[in-house]
Amino acid sequence: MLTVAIPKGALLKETIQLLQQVGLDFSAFLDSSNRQLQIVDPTGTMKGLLVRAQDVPVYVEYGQAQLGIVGYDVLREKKSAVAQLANLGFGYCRMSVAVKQSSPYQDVLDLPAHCRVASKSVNCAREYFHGLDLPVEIIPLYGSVELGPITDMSEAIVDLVSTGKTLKENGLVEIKKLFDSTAYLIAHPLSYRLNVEGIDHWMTQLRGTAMNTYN
Ligand SMILES: Nc1ncnc2c1ncn2[C@@H]1O[C@H](COP(=O)(O)OP(=O)(O)OP(=O)(O)O)[C@@H](O)[C@H]1O
Ligand SMILES: O=P(O)(O)OC[C@H]1O[C@H](OP(=O)(O)OP(=O)(O)O)[C@H](O)[C@@H]1O
Repeated sequence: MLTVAIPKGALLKETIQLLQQVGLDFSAFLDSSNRQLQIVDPTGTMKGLLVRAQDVPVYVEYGQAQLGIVGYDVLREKKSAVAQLANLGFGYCRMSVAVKQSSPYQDVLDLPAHCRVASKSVNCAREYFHGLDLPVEIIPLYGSVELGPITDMSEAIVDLVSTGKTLKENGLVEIKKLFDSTAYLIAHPLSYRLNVEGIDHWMTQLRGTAMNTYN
């Protein structure tokens, strides 16, 4: 039986809806009183694992799940050895550099060398500033990244922006977009190449349904 890694958090609801549209019902994962992390859909077709978003590519790379749904930002950050089968189109956000509205930095090139940048996505942040040949100190955080500049711990942040509400309500402004992100369907490369248990069929179904729904 094929296994799909399903991300908790921001992408959960739309992931469950997409799977439901192709006949796979994992809606029990939406019930907060349910603590089961692994369920088989009622038709006995596929197993679902409920994992943290950053862990989706890990389960897929190690082959515990042959399929997974995850944000492109996570794929950029983790560089896991997984096959990117399709851009599913939902879960839009962007990875951006932001600073305090009141700061003198209107552009990333205004940031001083050796300044501090707080981020949950340390590899994306490091890569970007390295590309500019601007030496910065990356401060790794697990959340509430906007507090970096607010508390003067850092001059800037690299973080996901979706509606922009969090930046606005915390007096920060975006000065550079690094890349856009949406949810991707990923697969274990060898399983995909060998079309194990008809992975290709599910790829076609999921990609087609996502295209009709989100494009
Ligand atoms: N507004 C948003 N903010 C953050 N992530 C978003 C947003 N919209 C879509 N996403 C997608 O959802 C994923 C984050 O999901 P989640 O809500 O679980 O966040 P997280 O805080 O990074 O997770 P965790 O709680 O495991 O640390 C991102 O990788 C991104 O692809
Ligand atoms: O532009 P917006 O729509 O306001 O969304 C962006 C916010 O959402 C994410 O945080 P999340 O909710 O995952 O919480 P976190 O601070 O714990 O990472 C992200 O890190 C921003 O803080």
